[in-house]
Amino acid sequence: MDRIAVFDLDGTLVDSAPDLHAALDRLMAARGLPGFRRAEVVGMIGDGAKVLVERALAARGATFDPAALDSFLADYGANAAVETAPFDGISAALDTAMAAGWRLAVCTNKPVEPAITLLRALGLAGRFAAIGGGDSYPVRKPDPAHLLATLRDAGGTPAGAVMIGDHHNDMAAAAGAGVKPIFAGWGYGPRAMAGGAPIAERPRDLAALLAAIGDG
Ligand SMILES: O=C(O)COP(=O)(O)O
Ligand SMILES: [Mg+2]
Repeated sequence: MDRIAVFDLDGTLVDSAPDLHAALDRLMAARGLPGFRRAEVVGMIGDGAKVLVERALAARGATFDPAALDSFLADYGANAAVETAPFDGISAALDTAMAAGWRLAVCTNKPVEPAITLLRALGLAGRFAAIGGGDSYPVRKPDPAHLLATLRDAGGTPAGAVMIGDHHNDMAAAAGAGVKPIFAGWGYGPRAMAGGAPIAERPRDLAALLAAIGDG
């Protein structure tokens, strides 16, 4: 069977919190509002840029306006790969999966433009058959249609697919799409978000979990 491994981006492939945090703090500073601790920002990541900005403004008692999102995206888009790097072992884990016959794709709630910019800057973009961003389709994770559309664009099917992610949204999208889940234990989500999914503690654990699923 055609096998395809779909990866979440923020908190799964890349440790992007430092650059999201920096751009968010610059937005807050421009509005005379205090910035955040890293853990606060990590807790706000997972539902895309608009919800991140909404949560940040709400945390300071400010109301959301579209100009805030525009200026955040302009700043972040230009500074997405300053401190952001793949998690240790990710590049090797992707190579191992490809060598074992897995095609790769990305399904992220991050808007597709900064997602592609970031993956290109890190030299990872070429490995993915499709990159489905948070604004690529009418819906985004946890809606399974986001994952299904990404799979279709990558030329895959749910039966041959695995979704690897660090957030409840990833696990919920996988469950709804009939795709087997793997929880990224190194990411931003608390382990309770795994639900019943197998947990990969480190990227190098993916090879064995993918092999077990691929044989099953
Ligand atoms: O940008 C976000 O909030 C989440 O992005 P992710 O879906 O790649 O984790
Ligand atoms: Mg994530």
